[in-house]
Amino acid sequence: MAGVTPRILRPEHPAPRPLAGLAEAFALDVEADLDGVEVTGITNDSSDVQPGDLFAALPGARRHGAAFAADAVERGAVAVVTDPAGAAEAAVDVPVIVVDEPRAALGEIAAWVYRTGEQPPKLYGITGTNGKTSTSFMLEGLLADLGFVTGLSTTAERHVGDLVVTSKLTTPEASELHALLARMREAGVRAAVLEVSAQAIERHRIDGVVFDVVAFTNLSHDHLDDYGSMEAYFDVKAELFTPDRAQRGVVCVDGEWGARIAERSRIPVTTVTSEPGREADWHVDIWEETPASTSFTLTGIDGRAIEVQIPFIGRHMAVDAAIAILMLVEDGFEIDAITESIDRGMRATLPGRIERVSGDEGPAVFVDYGHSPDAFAQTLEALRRVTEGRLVMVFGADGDRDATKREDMGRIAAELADAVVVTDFNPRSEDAAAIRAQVLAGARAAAGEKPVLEASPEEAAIREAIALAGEGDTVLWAGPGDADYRDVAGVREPFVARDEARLALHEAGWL
Ligand SMILES: CC(=O)N[C@H]1[C@@H](OP(=O)(O)OP(=O)(O)OC[C@H]2O[C@@H](n3ccc(=O)[nH]c3=O)[C@H](O)[C@@H]2O)O[C@H](CO)[C@@H](O)[C@@H]1O[C@H](C)C(=O)N[C@@H](C)C(=O)N[C@H](CCC(=O)O)C(=O)O
Ligand SMILES: Nc1ncnc2c1ncn2[C@@H]1O[C@H](COP(=O)(O)OP(=O)(O)OP(=O)(O)O)[C@@H](O)[C@H]1O
Repeated sequence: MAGVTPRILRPEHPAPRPLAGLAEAFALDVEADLDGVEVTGITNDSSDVQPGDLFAALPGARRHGAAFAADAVERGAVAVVTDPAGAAEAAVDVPVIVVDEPRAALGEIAAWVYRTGEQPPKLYGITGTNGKTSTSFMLEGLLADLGFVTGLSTTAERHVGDLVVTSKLTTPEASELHALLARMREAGVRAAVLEVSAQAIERHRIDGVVFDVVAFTNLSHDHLDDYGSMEAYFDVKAELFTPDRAQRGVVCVDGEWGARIAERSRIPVTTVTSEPGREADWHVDIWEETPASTSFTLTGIDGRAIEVQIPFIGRHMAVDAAIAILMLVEDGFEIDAITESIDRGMRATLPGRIERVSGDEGPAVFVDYGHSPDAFAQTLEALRRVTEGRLVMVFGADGDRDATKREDMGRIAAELADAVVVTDFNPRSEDAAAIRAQVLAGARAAAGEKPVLEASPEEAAIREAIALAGEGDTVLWAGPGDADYRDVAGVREPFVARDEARLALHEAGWL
């Protein structure tokens, strides 16, 4: 794929393991001769193969990985693990290990290859429709401040101590995840925060990992192309709250789904809410919102209280921060130590999450990663509370992803902003104009007298939005967040919304 290719992090000094030991450890009935074969890594992606790897040829929606087995061997794979169909297809002269469901076995095998079960770091996992990345960054910031060498895996970035790379998937495939954990061990990482998507739980990407603490942020309309219904989507998320996956949990019970997660959970959980009058173990009471910060008190039903100021805007960000704090409380950290860390000022920066890109003059311009109706609502409501003038929103809906949310995204934007500019956002294989038409239908039905504009490409849209705004107004560009590419017709071309917005502000004389 042209354009931006994220780097995969692996251990720099992997210790070889005899493959015969794998067969023994998993009681595999292997026909091939494994004597003398040693593996140093594992991957399910032929383009990522390193010499000494075990190549996992997985059946996929589009093709069977076995079609790439010969390529993997050419790149240095010393053996292949696959299913019976893959074994029949893979024409290779290295040992082939056959298992019924290689994807379901990948996590445990990768944990064996990289020995990630031995002395793992503290592991924190965060799931939910929105807020996973934000909560993960805030938790990592707190852990770093508490003296830990930290690791992080999110949609935006992966961190191993000070090393930062961009991400491909939100939660990596199991082979990549265990390679990352092994790299973290080499770097002395003692606490790692991992964002856990529903796709990751369902597709065995977090197999072989048991979290110390997991958290649930919220559930709202998204990914119905994958799950068909909110109930099915919920069922997948709930699986994280079981003893095979985690020891303890923190659940935000704002909205209807959190209470159901807490009820269904098979591990001990603590609950938190920002809704007055709702029952929970902890309450978030916001007492100040400014264009640069949000202040709140986090109060437990046992009387414990923590005063918090975060350098981010909005109730949703306060909730994310509260979840991060409570994950530490659940893990046994002293409230005093956490409070001292918060008082020193939260170290986290959130790439592309309600990130201000404008200067002191002219409209305040923010880029945001929101790409679902609820994310739009939360961010628009937060910005409304700190905006004196008008609120202009520019956004699009992504292609090859849940099309049923598009009209709703248009409707929410038109209801909560004063003017909207509908544009493109990663159309992928779809026709960008057809996606815009669906979004516009929702926006126009709800807009009344408010302006609803259409502009393509994004460069034109942000300029239209800035032209509509002046001193005291706010422009929100939702969708791209911190992404460094846009996907048009399956090709990732370099594109950074933050840079484009700054250029547009400069051209308009504001920067
Ligand atoms: C629906 C889904 O999750 N699909 C993932 C899945 O695809 P698939 O099983 O259909 O695989 P495939 O493309 O048919 O390929 C079959 C096998 O051949 C291998 N292959 C393929 C090509 C090649 O050159 N060499 C090679 O070895 C592939 O690595 C794969 O193992 O396995 C692929 C290989 O790892 C992933 O790239 C792909 O993610 C796609 C790109 C994707 O967009 N996933 C999204 C929906 C996703 O997972 N999103 C969540 C976040 C959602 C959120 O909260 O916003 C995430 O965690 O990222
Ligand atoms: N607690 C929250 N509730 C609702 N919306 C939120 C919350 N936190 C963040 N958001 C919105 O969702 C957007 C995405 O936030 P973030 O990247 O933290 O979520 P995510 O769950 O990691 O998303 P993704 O899975 O798509 O990577 C933000 O830019 C913001 O608009």
